[in-house]
Amino acid sequence: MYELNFGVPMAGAVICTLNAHHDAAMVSVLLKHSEAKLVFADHQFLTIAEDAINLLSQSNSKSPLLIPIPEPSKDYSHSPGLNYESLIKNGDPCFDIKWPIDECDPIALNYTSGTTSRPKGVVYTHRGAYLNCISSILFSEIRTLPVYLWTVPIFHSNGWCLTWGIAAQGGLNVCLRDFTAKTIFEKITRYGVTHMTGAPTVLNMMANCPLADRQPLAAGQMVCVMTGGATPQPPVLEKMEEMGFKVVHVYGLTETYGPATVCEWKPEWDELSVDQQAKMMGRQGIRHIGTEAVDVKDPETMKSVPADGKTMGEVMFRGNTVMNGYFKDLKATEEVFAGGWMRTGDLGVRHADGYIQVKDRLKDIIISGLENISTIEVESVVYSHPAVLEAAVVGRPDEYWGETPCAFVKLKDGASADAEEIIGFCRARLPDFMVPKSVVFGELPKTSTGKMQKFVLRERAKAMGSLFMNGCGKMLEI
Ligand SMILES: Nc1ncnc2c1ncn2[C@@H]1O[C@H](COP(=O)(O)OP(=O)(O)OP(=O)(O)O)[C@@H](O)[C@H]1O
Repeated sequence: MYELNFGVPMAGAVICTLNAHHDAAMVSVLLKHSEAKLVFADHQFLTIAEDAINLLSQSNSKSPLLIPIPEPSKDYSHSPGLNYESLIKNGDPCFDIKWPIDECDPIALNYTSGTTSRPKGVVYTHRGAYLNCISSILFSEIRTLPVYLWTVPIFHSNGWCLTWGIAAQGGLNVCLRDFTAKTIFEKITRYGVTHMTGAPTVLNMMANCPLADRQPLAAGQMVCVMTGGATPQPPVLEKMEEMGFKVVHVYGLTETYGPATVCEWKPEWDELSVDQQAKMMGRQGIRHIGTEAVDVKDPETMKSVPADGKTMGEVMFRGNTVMNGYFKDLKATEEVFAGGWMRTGDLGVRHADGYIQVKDRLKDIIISGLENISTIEVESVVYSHPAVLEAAVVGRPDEYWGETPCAFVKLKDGASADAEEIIGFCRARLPDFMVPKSVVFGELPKTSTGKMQKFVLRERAKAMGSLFMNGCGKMLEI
């Protein structure tokens, strides 16, 4: 997939990398929507690709040509039919690169993670990809000859545009098939990794990995970890720094070519307590050099909200590193660009120092009585309980309040805590209306890009029904 990020655009085509966790039905929908003509499928996903193409032909759609990517250890030189290696071997070494005619020609079609709705096809231009790639190299301080560990999938916004960035700096790519904290630590030591990217769930996995599976960084080894895709929890940031990693927090969307803001470290934060530093770093930050503008606006009036750290508005972007639009979806494109800015669907605030902070997704915010509750704020408190490994908070429909916060929690291995304890812990740290009124323990559903599937949890909370109240609206049972 890494090589194809170069080969496909150089052949004058558009690359569309699909999520390796999709099933055949979803792959066939996306093949049809993208109008792909050629499909390269890694040997691990060959069956899914074949099934998807079969589904396409059953629906009378034109089938793309399938080119398997063989297992590296196997000798495929005598096997019949075209495969990726034979295609490369028999290719024309004098082929002239087909450069884009216009820098705003498309280079890639990337589908969103599908966290809130069906994946949308986002069109990237050569110009936007170039700008975001250069910006990412700068803000994550990727100097020449980096050793880069891939934990962010390359199918996600072309690996946040770092597929091209690592090559630009002559880097070595370390890829993973076995995705465990143990393997991550092993690769970091074995290859002398200097940079990596990872969703907060990956950092969480590393921070909570058993000591026996963890390898300390070599003397003098500095690993810069770019994290984003969801809000990183302050305790996790703290732990990563404690283990010697330098964390760079970034925020963006598929629609912004991956990272669009970065939480740049300020020298005055050196004086703060570790806990306060992690809180500062948990904010989404300021635009990077490739982003023309980021703002938090009232979505109705399009006026910027005051920089008071309290007034919520919608985070919006504009500039060359914002997508061209959604492929074959003019209506959604017009909606997302209404008012001349790209609306993210994220609610945030502006702080006095110019940094923005995301408080929630519009679709996730809980409305309880007359109060808006940021699920991210409640989650950060639940996360700070020593027994909690992961937490997600959603609104549970309620006859009296409209909704009440309901926390879904996964505990650390060997740790114990009951609902009462979690609720008591939150009560000591949050205003009453924000305290979860119910707690459910178990595994938490996530997307393959590491985001909590809150729509699944909302369904579960809905199925639980309303809490019982007495006449004054007090909860009678938990
Ligand atoms: N650093 C971050 N902090 C908080 N949230 C983040 C951060 N980075 C990304 N996000 C969240 O991820 C979203 C972008 O995700 P992505 O483009 O992968 O698709 P998706 O929005 O999850 O999927 P879909 O649009 O299909 O529902 C942002 O709008 C934001 O809600």
